[in-house]
Amino acid sequence: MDILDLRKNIDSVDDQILKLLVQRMEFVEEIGKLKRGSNSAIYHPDREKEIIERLALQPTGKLSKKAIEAIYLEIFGVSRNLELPEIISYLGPEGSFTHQAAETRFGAIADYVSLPSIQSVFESIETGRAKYGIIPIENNQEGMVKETLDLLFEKKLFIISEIIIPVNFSLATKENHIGEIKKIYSKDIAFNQCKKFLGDYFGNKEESFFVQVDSTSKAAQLAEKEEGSAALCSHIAAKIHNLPILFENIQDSTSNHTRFFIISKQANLKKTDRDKTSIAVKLKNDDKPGALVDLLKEFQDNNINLLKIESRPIKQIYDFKFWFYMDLEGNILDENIKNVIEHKKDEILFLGSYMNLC
Ligand SMILES: C=C(O[C@@H]1C=C(C(=O)O)C=C[C@H]1O)C(=O)O
Repeated sequence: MDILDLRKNIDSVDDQILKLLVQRMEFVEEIGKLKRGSNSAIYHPDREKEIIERLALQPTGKLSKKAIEAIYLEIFGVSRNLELPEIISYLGPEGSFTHQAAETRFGAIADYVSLPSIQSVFESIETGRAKYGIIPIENNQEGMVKETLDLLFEKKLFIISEIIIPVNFSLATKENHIGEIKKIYSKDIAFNQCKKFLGDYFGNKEESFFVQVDSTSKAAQLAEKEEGSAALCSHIAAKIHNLPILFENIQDSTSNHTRFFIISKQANLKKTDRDKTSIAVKLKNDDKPGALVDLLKEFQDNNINLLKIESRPIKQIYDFKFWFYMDLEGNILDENIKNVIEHKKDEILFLGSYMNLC
């Protein structure tokens, strides 16, 4: 078969795919009507995961699970947009890793709004200006993001899902050869995380060769405009600013991952077989010995596995009181977790149950 015949075959398959997609969207539209009628959430991450898992079990030929996921992610994005176009806010700027995390879940078609601070993302959800907000919660090298923890305690919003993405940097430039690069723009943290690559390829350069800017996205924007320059940035920043990637994954550590939360006004009340529940705990008798032990004992008695515990000061009062952020294994719909949260409702604030992706 020559290339023209092969393309004819592709055209015929595409016609069938499109017909099936139209059919799929008709069902989606019906679901959208039912959801709007009952005022329930459009986005069901658990259902989307279930679809991917189910499809990946079928004979998929050359398609890896990752490839299926990438294709379906866009289909889900289009579906949700059809059910009800919803605004997604994220910690910007455009091209940030939070933006990249948002796109890995909501696809390219969603209506995004980039906001300048974690607090403004929380506020956009509180006021209803956005339906879902994406904020970073933890990096496996740097630890937890304190501002996110404090706002989870302060604002009464829910975590409906987590997203974990590797922090990968690219060297992006319009130049075809490394020798043509006269300047690299990036942010301090990115320069620090790519020391080995920069040492190997640009070790002999003057300090002025490396130019610090406020964000890696800004770096990509500048490098796109200026001949002979490059940016160390995320691949989404390179994509947004139409900057070709010369080298990918140039960071020193391949184990650098960031965890993000999707927050919303409505809690996710669905169960899967590997869930996590986040809570905020403010102990009542914290002036007496054993207050925390009492709570942990209650977890033990109910066979609840504690996955994470982090303490934070309560900023509204002056006496150095603190609260705990905790991740528990299981779902609020599980009897044991429900019982403890119910029993300790004066001390525990439920933050959300969602699928454990760690
Ligand atoms: C169609 C639905 O709504 C959304 C879109 C989905 C899809 O395209 O399959 C799946 C889950 C939801 O996020 C649904 O809830 O089933």
